[in-house]
Amino acid sequence: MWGFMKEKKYHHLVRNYIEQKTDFHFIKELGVGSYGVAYLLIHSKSGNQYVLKRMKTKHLCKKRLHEKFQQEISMLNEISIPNIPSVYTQGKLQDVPFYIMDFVDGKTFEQAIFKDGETFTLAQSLEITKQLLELVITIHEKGIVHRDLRIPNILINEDGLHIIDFGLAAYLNPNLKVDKINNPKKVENHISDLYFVGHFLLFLLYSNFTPTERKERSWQEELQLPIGVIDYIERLLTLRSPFSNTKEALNSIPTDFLKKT
Ligand SMILES: Nc1ncnc2c1ncn2[C@@H]1O[C@H](COP(=O)(O)OP(=O)(O)OP(=O)(O)O)[C@@H](O)[C@H]1O
Repeated sequence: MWGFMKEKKYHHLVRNYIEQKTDFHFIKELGVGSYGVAYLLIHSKSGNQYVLKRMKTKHLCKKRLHEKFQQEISMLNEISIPNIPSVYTQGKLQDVPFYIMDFVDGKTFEQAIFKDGETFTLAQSLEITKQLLELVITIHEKGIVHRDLRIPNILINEDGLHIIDFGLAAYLNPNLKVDKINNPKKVENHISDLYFVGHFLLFLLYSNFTPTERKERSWQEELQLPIGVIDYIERLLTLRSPFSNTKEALNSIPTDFLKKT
């Protein structure tokens, strides 16, 4: 109860701060995550939209989370490419750290699939995965692994794909052995992002799937994919020999099934 009141009070403080002390106007709250809260702002002069992300007040006394929050800002600054939000400014408001970044005006794949009911063919799914891997390669080249490439964190608009939420990202650890991975989701190398890309691809493919029987089967049985595509996804998911790096994953996309443009 006290925590809820504290958050509510802080929410008003942020609103007032934005309206009275910055060049932005407050538009709305975008969402509350486990570590932070995101607000949509508009810059009064340019009319451009931005996102203010701040730490939740209940985490204020956790030193480790302050470091993670600071690391998230540093990583966004280090990546600095058009399809990843740039940090506009950062600060603290009553000891609560926040930063303001570009707003990605696009649709998440979660919205596309589950809200709008969009479907993706095999060719389209592989084409989108190819574009995602190209973006992921750029991030890995900067020494960073995202570790949370889920459908709510990948957006699409007329400029292509965008990745948000570097809250779980880590610096790549070059000393990890590819063949000794226990938890592919958390590992601090390319394996983690490729594992999530494998799941992302399965979400795209399942958008086109209509169950014909009650019994749930494995994705390999349900999706009826060509063997080359099954092999490819199994390698992404580390169910068989994982890719040595992200470029190898990109070059191994089964091109026979890619959309002809
Ligand atoms: N730069 C951005 N552009 C557009 N939308 C954004 C941006 N950053 C965050 N959002 C949106 O704001 C909401 C909250 O994002 P945030 O990253 O704070 O938390 P979360 O992803 O919900 O939770 P968690 O990080 O704990 O998994 C999400 O709906 C996300 O899509």
